[in-house]
Amino acid sequence: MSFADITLEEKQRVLSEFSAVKADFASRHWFPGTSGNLSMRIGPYEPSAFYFAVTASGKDKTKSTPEDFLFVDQDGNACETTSLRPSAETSLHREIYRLTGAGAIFHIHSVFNNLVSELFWEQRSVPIEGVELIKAFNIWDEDAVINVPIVPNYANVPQIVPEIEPVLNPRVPGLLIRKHGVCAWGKDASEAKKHLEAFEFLFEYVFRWQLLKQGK
Ligand SMILES: CSCCC(=O)C(=O)COP(=O)(O)O
Ligand SMILES: [Zn+2]
Repeated sequence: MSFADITLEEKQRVLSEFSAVKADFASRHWFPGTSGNLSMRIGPYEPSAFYFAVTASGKDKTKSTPEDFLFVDQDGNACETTSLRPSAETSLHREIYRLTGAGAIFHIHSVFNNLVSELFWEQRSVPIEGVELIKAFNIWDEDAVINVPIVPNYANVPQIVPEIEPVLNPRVPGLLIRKHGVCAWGKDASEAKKHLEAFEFLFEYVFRWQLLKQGK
């Protein structure tokens, strides 16, 4: 399917859902200092041809304007004529779509996601053990343990891309970038949002539990 085959109604539906998610995250203070980027796929997924709406680069994501998003293709090229630049981290979104076929990917920076990415950097993943909210990832085992992968952060974002595939865990819909932030995804925007909320809860839990264990 080409981008031109996607109906105007569908594009408007995606943009309206996208704006609502962005406003919701802004109300939680999840975009400090213009950080963070969001994307939502539109139309069917084919590895060689897929499309997604992505936040424009460098904008204040707490503001709602007609220039917040643009549509790009699987190579990160704009699907329509626009002066907007896609997020500087679009290559991460492209790679995660390619590897998972997800429907939406949300990336935010928070103090707790940065802290745990550094605390567990040497082991390259954050272990989360037996916490009820692991069920948000549709993992129902008694005392489930998951490991959230951590990839290195590079100023040259495309250099991060090859780090993703080797560490991706099909049970865990997210990854951390060291001292940078988290990417969480799902089959659609509401599932990706649920996963992001769960990761943020669990990262705070893990960090606080480490301090408690050390008597701090
Ligand atoms: C201002 S934070 C540095 C860039 C970044 O990590 C980020 O999430 C926002 O980049 P974008 O190009 O998507 O605005
Ligand atoms: Zn970022």
